[in-house]
Amino acid sequence: MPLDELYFAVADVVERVKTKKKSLRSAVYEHQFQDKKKLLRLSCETVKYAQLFDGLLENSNLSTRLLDERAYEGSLPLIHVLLYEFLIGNGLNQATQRLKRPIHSLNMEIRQQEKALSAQGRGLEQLRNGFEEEKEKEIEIPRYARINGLKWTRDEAIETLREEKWQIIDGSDTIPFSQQITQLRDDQVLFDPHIPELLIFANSANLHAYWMIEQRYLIFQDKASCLPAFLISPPSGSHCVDTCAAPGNKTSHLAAYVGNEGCVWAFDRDPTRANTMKRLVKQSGAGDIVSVECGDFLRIDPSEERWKTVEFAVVDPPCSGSGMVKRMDEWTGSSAQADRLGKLANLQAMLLKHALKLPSLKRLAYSTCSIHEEENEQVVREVLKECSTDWRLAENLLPMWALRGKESYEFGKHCLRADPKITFTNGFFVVVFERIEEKKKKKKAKKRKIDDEC
Ligand SMILES: C[S@@+](CC[C@H](N)C(=O)[O-])C[C@H]1O[C@@H](n2cnc3c(N)ncnc32)[C@H](O)[C@@H]1O
Repeated sequence: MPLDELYFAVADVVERVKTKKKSLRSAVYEHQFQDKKKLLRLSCETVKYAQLFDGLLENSNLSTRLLDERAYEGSLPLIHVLLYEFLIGNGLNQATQRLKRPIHSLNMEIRQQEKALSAQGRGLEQLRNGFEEEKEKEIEIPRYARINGLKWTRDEAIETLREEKWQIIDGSDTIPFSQQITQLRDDQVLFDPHIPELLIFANSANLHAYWMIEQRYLIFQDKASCLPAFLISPPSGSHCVDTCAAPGNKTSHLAAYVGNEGCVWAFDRDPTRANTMKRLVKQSGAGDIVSVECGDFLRIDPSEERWKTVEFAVVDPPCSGSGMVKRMDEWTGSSAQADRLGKLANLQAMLLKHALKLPSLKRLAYSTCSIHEEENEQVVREVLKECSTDWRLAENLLPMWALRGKESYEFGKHCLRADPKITFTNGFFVVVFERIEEKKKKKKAKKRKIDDEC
């Protein structure tokens, strides 16, 4: 079976990534090509080595002949994927004649140009060495798994882990956390020093088919992503809203806090993602606590009777995802585009302001998995400017947390940031808004009046 269809699909994906329309993963998952694993792998590899192929095409004879080749339809991404297969991948033997012949006929020229690039330090070997060095410098984020409080208690989890011969390590104050996680053996489990329901396993531990994970007694969830629900810790029986909830990691965490007497309304406007969330939430034992609302949160009327009991909220809106480790951004440079960040920031601020209109709301966590100030401190500043009579940022969030918001903002110390090198998690940002009580509001107004009179 020729692989032409795969090569054309990769070319589509690379084209969409290059024109900044999509992240590589979304482009792959939205593509009709069935074998996503193959498509993802080859697309990643093609994008990764793009600078080599651009270097080859600096040779005008090569670029003219390849771009003029009818079978290639002038498509640079298609030429890139074919060059990848020819020089680095499995060869072009599984392509049809029309795709492989032009490249094979230029074999000598391609090899010569690659040699010329090598002489300039831009050849294949140098590129490979560069990737190896980067890999060595990469921080390995440990495997975090949250004890699902809806299925069992922390004590039951500990007891069962012990019975199953896991060695439980109780985190020491004398050994740095970084050392503890890197020394973790495959049969050991460490308790997270900040979030009591969070366990840490060695990356090399083979857990995917483990019953605790399969049956969602433990839920894989990065530590940073556990912060929003943990920081607002809604009490048992309370009512919450998760404005942008799918696939529902933070929703099921909220559900574990509020328990069977409570309720979480989980919004998502994407029907496919909302359905996935429904399934996962049910598997987590939160089916009766969570009400999945497929729709745009911005369209709800916060003053409607239905929302009068909501006291806690999480706003985890769409973001650039620039904090996520192992994205392709370092090769595609696609995340930090100013106009994209601007549009995201607008949506983020709108969602946040809308949620703050819920009349009985007490605490709200705003979070992104972005490292960009535009989506984080700038959004918070804009919202505080408009809502500061009723809302302020919670202070002293996790005093021991190593990384705070940008110091150039007066509220920077009230924000938590996460960074793989410092917090051993994905990059993340979170703040908690808390409602200013009436008494404090009056006091604040009085002080303002006195200041004005002075
Ligand atoms: C960052 S993801 C949420 C991840 C989720 N909180 C979790 O932890 O599993 C953002 C989600 O917001 C949804 N979304 C975007 N705009 C929305 C809106 N106006 N109303 C509701 N959901 C929205 C997207 O479909 C996407 O699933």
